[in-house]
Amino acid sequence: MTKLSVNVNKIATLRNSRGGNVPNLLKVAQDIEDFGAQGITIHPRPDERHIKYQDARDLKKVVQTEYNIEGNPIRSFIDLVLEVKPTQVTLVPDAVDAITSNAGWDTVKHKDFLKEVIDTFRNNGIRTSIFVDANIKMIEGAALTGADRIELYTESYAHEYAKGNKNGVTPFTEAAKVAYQLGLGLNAGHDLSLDNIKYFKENIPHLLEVSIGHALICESLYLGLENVVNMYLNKLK
Ligand SMILES: CC(=O)[C@@H](O)[C@H](O)COP(=O)(O)O
Ligand SMILES: NCC(=O)COP(=O)(O)O
Repeated sequence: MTKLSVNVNKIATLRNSRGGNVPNLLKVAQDIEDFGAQGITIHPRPDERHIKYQDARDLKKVVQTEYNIEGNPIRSFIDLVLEVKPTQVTLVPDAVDAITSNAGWDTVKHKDFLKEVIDTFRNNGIRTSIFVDANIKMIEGAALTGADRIELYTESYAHEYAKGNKNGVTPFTEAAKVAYQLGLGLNAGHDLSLDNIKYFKENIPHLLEVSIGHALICESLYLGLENVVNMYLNKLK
């Protein structure tokens, strides 16, 4: 079964735009779980442009399904995750000023650093995942860090699919097979949408979790949040 983890960054973006607490991030997250989602994902960035560090602490008290915190493992992020102890932490090599995540880790170049960070989180009972491109060498490198899972960075798949090129899924199918052979659990995310998720799911073996935020929230503006969550769940069956 592939779990749907809804990234609620953009709920926080909307809330922050007026400085108050509308929409109420905690209530939206609880409602998303009530609608059937099997996880909540956040990505607290150093500038706190959307999710604030306090949101990460507050969500821990209300999330009943799987709680996934994504981010670049700078000291403050590591300390936050160790304090909150989510179900899963996903390490993402984002530059501080990146408009969004735009690359996977070079797990060969950063092997020692990643292994040290992974060990820290695993020793605290937190499942670990590394954000990587669908690149076999990077997946092999991720396995050497001791990570529990990888998250395939799916922007290139989404981009090609939008152009009508379904062959963009091929590297991801191959990557999924290698990850399974190496004993790595498989997650995926970034730019997945109602348009492209079903084809992705049909071509990716052993897919445990997809984390989806931007498209899902945008689609909900027209179709409603409960309806969209269930549309994704139906496409992931
Ligand atoms: C790692 C990943 O793909 C998501 O966390 C994405 O970065 C969402 O971040 P923004 O909502 O800031 O675009
Ligand atoms: N890890 C991907 C994620 O959490 C959401 O990415 P997106 O759907 O907002 O592009």
